[in-house]
Parts: sequence; C-alpha cells; structure tokens
Amino acid sequence: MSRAAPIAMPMAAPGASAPTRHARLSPPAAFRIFWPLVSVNRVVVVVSVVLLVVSAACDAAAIGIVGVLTDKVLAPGDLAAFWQPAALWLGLAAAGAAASAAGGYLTGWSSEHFLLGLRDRLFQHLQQVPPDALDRFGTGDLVTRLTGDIEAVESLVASAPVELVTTAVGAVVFGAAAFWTSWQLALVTFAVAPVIWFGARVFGTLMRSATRDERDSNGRLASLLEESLANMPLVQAYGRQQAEQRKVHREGRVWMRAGLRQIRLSSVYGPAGEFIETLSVLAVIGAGAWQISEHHLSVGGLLSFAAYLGYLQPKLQELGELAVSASSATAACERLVEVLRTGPVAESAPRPDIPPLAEPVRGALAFHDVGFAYPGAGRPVLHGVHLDIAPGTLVAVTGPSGAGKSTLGKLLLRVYEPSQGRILLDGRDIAQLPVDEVRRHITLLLQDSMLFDGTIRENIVYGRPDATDEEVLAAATAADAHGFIDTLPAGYDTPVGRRGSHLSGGQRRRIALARAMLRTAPVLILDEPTAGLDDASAARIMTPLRRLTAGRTTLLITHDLRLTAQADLVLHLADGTVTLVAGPLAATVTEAAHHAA
Ligand SMILES: Nc1ncnc2c1ncn2[C@@H]1O[C@H](COP(=O)(O)OP(=O)(O)OP(=O)(O)O)[C@@H](O)[C@H]1O
Repeated sequence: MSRAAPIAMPMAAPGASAPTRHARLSPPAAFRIFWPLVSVNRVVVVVSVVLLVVSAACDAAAIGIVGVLTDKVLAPGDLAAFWQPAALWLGLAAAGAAASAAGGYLTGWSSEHFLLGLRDRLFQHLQQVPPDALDRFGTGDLVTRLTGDIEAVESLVASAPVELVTTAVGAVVFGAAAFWTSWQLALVTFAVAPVIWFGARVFGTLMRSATRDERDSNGRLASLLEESLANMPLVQAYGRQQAEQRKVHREGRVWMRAGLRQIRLSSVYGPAGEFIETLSVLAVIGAGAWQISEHHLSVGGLLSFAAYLGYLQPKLQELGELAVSASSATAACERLVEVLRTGPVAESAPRPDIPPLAEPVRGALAFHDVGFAYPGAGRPVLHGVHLDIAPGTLVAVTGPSGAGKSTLGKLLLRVYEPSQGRILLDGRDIAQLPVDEVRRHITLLLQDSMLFDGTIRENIVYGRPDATDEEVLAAATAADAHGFIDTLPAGYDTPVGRRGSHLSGGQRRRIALARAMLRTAPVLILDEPTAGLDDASAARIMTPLRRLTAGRTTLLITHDLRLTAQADLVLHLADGTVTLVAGPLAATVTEAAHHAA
C-alpha cells in the first residue's frame, strides 16, 4: 500500500497517542469527517441518484393513470379506452423498474467501494500508531471497529445521503401529485409530518445511546474472547476454564442487554409509526368521503389520491427511519474517531527540505541527555541518558526489570519521541528524519519471534521481499536454520502455522534471526534474544547471533551473561539512567556521561 499522510483529525491533540473517550458527533459532523477520507466516484453517485429519482417519477406518473382508468374505462365500461393508458402504464412500469435496478446497483457499488476505501484508510492509519497505544483498545475491539463500525459509518456517510435524496425527492413528487389531486386531502395527510419528525428525533437520540453501548460491549467482548483464546494453553493448564467461561458469559450478557435495548426501541418505533399512519389514512378517508359528497372530488380522484398516499406515507416513514438510523450510526462514527485521534507519534512522510542520511549509513549512534516519560505517566522512565556509540560496536544493555531498556529501543525506532534531549544516527538528529528512513536503517529482533501464517520462505523474506533464493539460503544457513528446514518435507515452502505454531521456540527464533540477517541495516536492536529458550537452544543461537551482530552497531538488551561477555561495552540501566559501564570502551562512555553531568 502506498504511503499516505496520517489522517488529520480536526479535534486531535498533536502527537496524541493515547485513546480518548468518544467525542459526541452529529450526523452532519460525522459526514464532514468521513466523506473526505475516501475518494468516491462522484459521477456514479450522481447517476445513481438520478436513476432512482427517475424510477420514483415513473411510479408517480403510473399512479396518475389509475384515476384515468377508473373514470374513463371502469365507470363508463368502455373497453376501447383501456388500451392506450394500459400501454402507457406498462411502459412507465418497465422504465421505472430498469431505472430502479440500475440505480440500486450503482448505489450498492459506491457503498462497497466506500467501505473498502475507508477500511484501507483506517488500517493505514493504525499501522502508524504505536503498538502500545493500540493495545489499550484490545485487538478484538479494533477488529469490531474495522468491520461492524465501518459498515455503520458507510451506511451513514455513503448510503444515507443517496437514500435521503431519493426518498425526499420521492416524497416531494408523490406529495406534489397528491396536492394536485386534492390539496385539502394532502393537507390532512401532511398534518402528521411534524409528529413523525418529532418521534424520529426522540427515537434517534435514544437509539444513538443504545447503539453506543452495544458497539462498546461488542468490542469489549471481542477483546475478551481474543485474549482468552490466545491464552488457552494457560487456561487449560491451570484449569481456569470455568472462570473464563464466567467472564465471557458476563460480558456476553452486557452485550445482550444492550442489544435488547435496541430491539425494544425499534419494536416500539415501527408500530408507533404504523399507528400514526392508520390515523392519517382514516382522516383522509373521512375527508375524502366528505369531498365526494360535496362533489369536489370524483371516486377516481380519491383512488388516485389513495394510491399516491400509499407511496407517500412509506416515504415519510423512511425519512423518519433514516433520521433514526443516521443518529444511531454516529455511535460507530464516534468509535472510529476515537481510533483516528490516537495519532502516530512520529511524522513518516518524507520532507523535501531535509536531505536524507548520507549513504552508506555507518551506524554511529548517540544519545544526548535523553529523557522520556510515557504519555500519561507522571514519572520519567529515562533521564539524562548520554551515550556515544561508534559504528559496529556491540553494546549490551543490562539492568533490572522495568528499568527502561526496551524503551531505549522504542525511542531509537521513533515509536516514541524523547521528552528531552536528542538521538543521533550518523550525527543526524533522528527527530528531523522521516520515520521510515530511520527504521530502514535499523533491524529489530524481538523476544517474541512474531511469525506470520505463511511459509518459512515468506517469513524469512518479510523484511526484504526482493531477496533471491540464494540470499534466503545464505541467511538461513548463517542463522543455523537451514539444517532443520532442509529436513522438512516441503523445505522452505513449509507453512509455519498461525504465529509459527508448527515450530519449536528455538526454531522460531532461528527463522527470526534469518529474517534479521537478510536486512542490510547497519543498526540492530536485539531484545532478550535468548529469553524463553532452554540452555541447549540458547547455546545454539550464540554463533548465529555473533554472525548477525558482526559489523553492525548493536543494542543488545539482555540478562544473559553469555551474551554480555561478548559485548564491546556493557551498560547498566537503573533509576532511569546509565549508572554502570563495563567493557573495553568503558572509559569513553564514562567520560561522555561525566561530560553530560
Ligand atoms: N506503553 C507504556 N505506557 C506506560 N508505561 C510503560 C509503557 N511501556 C513500558 N512502560 C513502563 O516503563 C518502564 C520501562 O519499561 P521497559 O519495557 O522499557 O523496561 P525494561 O527495562 O525493558 O524491562 P524488562 O527487562 O522487564 O523487559 C516500566 O516501568 C513500564 O511499566
């Protein structure tokens, strides 16, 4: 997918990364936010509206023929007068049906394209948001936002305006025809319009709040299910199935109650509308009977009027329902706005005024008085971190759990920006470089090997899709993975299963190493590369790790003494800063730290 600028949210705090509570939106405000996000083929929209209007006009014209048939054919019993209006009616019906079919298809076409475009746009946005910020939503909840909520937004932003125009035009056409037939009866009919409008507003407000609750609890349930299913090995091993069952049932009940509230509202709204419609019909029949007795209207005229009414009243009802569903769809819009407001921390678009890094990038790293606090957290995780790392140096970062070792890596990758100080790559402040460029020169190897459901080859070339078979083989050999891959019946084409579930922990780690080997980036971040492995598997990846780090500037986050023994420099991170330095380059760093102090 091509790179695009982050979505600009009018109400977003710059650089905000934490999810915020729902913003309250009106349907027009939701339309103004979402419509510009997706480029819809406006010609198709206009043509579909025109076709649907033509279809309504054909229906209206055809109904006029009912009166002609009654007064000129049925009343006098004149069969000869039947054929011409009958042929006209047939022609209008055929034209109306064709216009309705084509208009309906084109409306659906633009809706589906809008849906696709909106989902792509949102996913593009999500991919720029720090993973920590996404975690606060929960994966399941995000999935419901990218599926159910997006559909509701589509119904409001893409389908509703077309429906509004065609229904309103239909109402005007049938209303005008009804007026033309008998303005007195039409006035009686329109007397109920304010009641329908008021009802729609009240129900719309109630429905929006019910939908908000329903969408939120749907999201929470999806996240709970996702977490429970992902942790199933733990649940089963600890015999906690019943506890999980209770949690899912509790959340399911909350969702059910929210759904029932919606059902209660819509089951009252529909019949209430029909009741009002019945009142209106009775009033029209009474007034019509009086008009006929006074010879102001013929029976044919009354029949035509009744037929117009048969079309007009559903249109009025539809307008009311449209207002209710638009109002309830804004609840889904609010949930998506919440996602859009969780903005990327770093700017990723290239800036023409800033020259790229001079190639080849050597990998010289420097942290100058770097401090950082997570958004919303009072206490800084890091402060006054000062380091100068020459290209190709292997730096081991040790320290107690929670000291901020992984945070150093996140700052280097620009997942977050330092609250103070600067980080330099080859002497350039990384905050001044596009985030994509910074990341292109850094390879991250995580504790969790993170494989995708695909073949071994697809996973190895993930970071460099254009790698040749020879390069894949060389990387796998260097990562000590070729041996076991070769024994598999399908070799490099073996599917690894979801998250690599068909492989052992050590095998997954070696595939991830091969993937990292293929990248030519001069800087490496290794986050606990031996964690979670037994001694034999950990020993097995020592040699590949040495090959991987050779010639690359490496930040090696580890507690493993076998790894620290190989480092050029060992840093100890505690109380937010580098407090202890060991290794052959200790003097340089101590001096730098002293200088910073
Ligand atoms: N997204 C976040 N939001 C708020 N606080 C966070 C976030 N991520 C980490 N922290 C906090 O920042 C501190 C440093 O976390 P970090 O993951 O960098 O520690 P670490 O030294 O790598 O720990 P470990 O060795 O256990 O992996 C911890 O106290 C942690 O609770």
